[in-house]
Amino acid sequence: MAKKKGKKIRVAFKKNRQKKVRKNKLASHQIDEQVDSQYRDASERLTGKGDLTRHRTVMGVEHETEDGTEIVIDIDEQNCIPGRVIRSQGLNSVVQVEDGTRYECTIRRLVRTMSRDDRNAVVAGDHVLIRPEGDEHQAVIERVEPRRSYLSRGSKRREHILVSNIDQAVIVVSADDPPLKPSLIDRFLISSEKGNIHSIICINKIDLVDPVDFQPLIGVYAQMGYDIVLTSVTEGTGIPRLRSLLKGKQSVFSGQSGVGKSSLLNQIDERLLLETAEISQENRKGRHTTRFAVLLEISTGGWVVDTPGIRQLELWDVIPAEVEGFFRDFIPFVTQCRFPDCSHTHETDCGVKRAVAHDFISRQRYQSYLKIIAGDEPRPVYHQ
Ligand SMILES: Nc1nc2c(ncn2[C@@H]2O[C@H](COP(=O)(O)OP(=O)(O)OP(=O)(O)O)[C@@H](O)[C@H]2O)c(=O)[nH]1
Ligand SMILES: [Zn+2]
Repeated sequence: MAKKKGKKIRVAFKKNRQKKVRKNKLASHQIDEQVDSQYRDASERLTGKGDLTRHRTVMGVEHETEDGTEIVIDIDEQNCIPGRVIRSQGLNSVVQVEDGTRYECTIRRLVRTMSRDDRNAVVAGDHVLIRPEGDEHQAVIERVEPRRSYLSRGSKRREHILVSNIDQAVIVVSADDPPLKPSLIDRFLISSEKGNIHSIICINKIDLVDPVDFQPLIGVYAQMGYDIVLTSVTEGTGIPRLRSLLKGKQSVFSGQSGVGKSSLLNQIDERLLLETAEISQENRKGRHTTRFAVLLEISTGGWVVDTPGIRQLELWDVIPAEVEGFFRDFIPFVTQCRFPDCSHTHETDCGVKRAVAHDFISRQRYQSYLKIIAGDEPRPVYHQ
């Protein structure tokens, strides 16, 4: 593994780091402090302006990300193993390393302190370096590698990251029973466009219809660059293609209740369904009140993310004016609208409406757009 030594970086620490430690927490706190002290530079000092301006020097490498700069802390890599967070709840996470061993992990204090928000310090999907401790597969997460992508809910200020390093979203709809609603596909697509995640549209239960009827719809989405696969669990159609699209990737499955997600997962890998059932059982028992993401490994390679909370991707924080930006087929035409703030509804001289009239944008997509900005598109039903 290439080792790039970092430089000294001054970082501002959060106020809560200064919190008084209650007596009964002292022991763990002291251990944390001892661990951290190895990495602390002698120049650490209070600035004199109180808690909020406390700075500390750490050794690390700065990475530019969309949200600013992220610091990857230098650690003693020789005693660490790389792994993947397969689930994370509060301060406890389960990490799987390359040979398949799973470790129950706590998070090093410095990792928590450096995160913008404690809740998002470690999330399912994170690539981490862990340092085993004790003999019962216990370890400490020493470092979280920069996240390539993530799915979150909530607004910027109280964002809750559900899962990170997603490669693709598999949007499952059924050809019939329940009948296919194209605007629901479009709604799901907005979520993945927003998260910068590639989308695969899976039309299941194709055995119930004449596939020829779906050709125009397939054309619309394929032309926009989405992968589209027609499947039938009962007849086995399309399953090998779906399996190959998932191979080596980390995929999130989303779709309405009853479209056949569980049946598809079972076709892909029997183990997946068993694990999924276990998780929903735990949820039902109320053992886990919060919805959290779990990564399930596919035996042929790759991961599927399952959580009731992400099964039905909601349009968490998309405002109507943003919607056009997530309709990739509209983008070439919005610049041709006379009004820069054109909503492409009632305005005259609208580039989008012109494109619809000339069949450059499909009517079905335009209808979806209108439904979505009006807020009366079908809402995915939450699966509890
Ligand atoms: N005809 C037909 N039926 C299917 C197919 N796939 C699934 N089904 C049936 O559709 C129903 C719902 O399937 P599930 O796999 O439970 O659907 P789901 O999307 O996981 O639903 P939730 O768990 O509620 O989110 C079941 O009765 C399946 O047997 C298919 O390809 N063709
Ligand atoms: Zn317009």
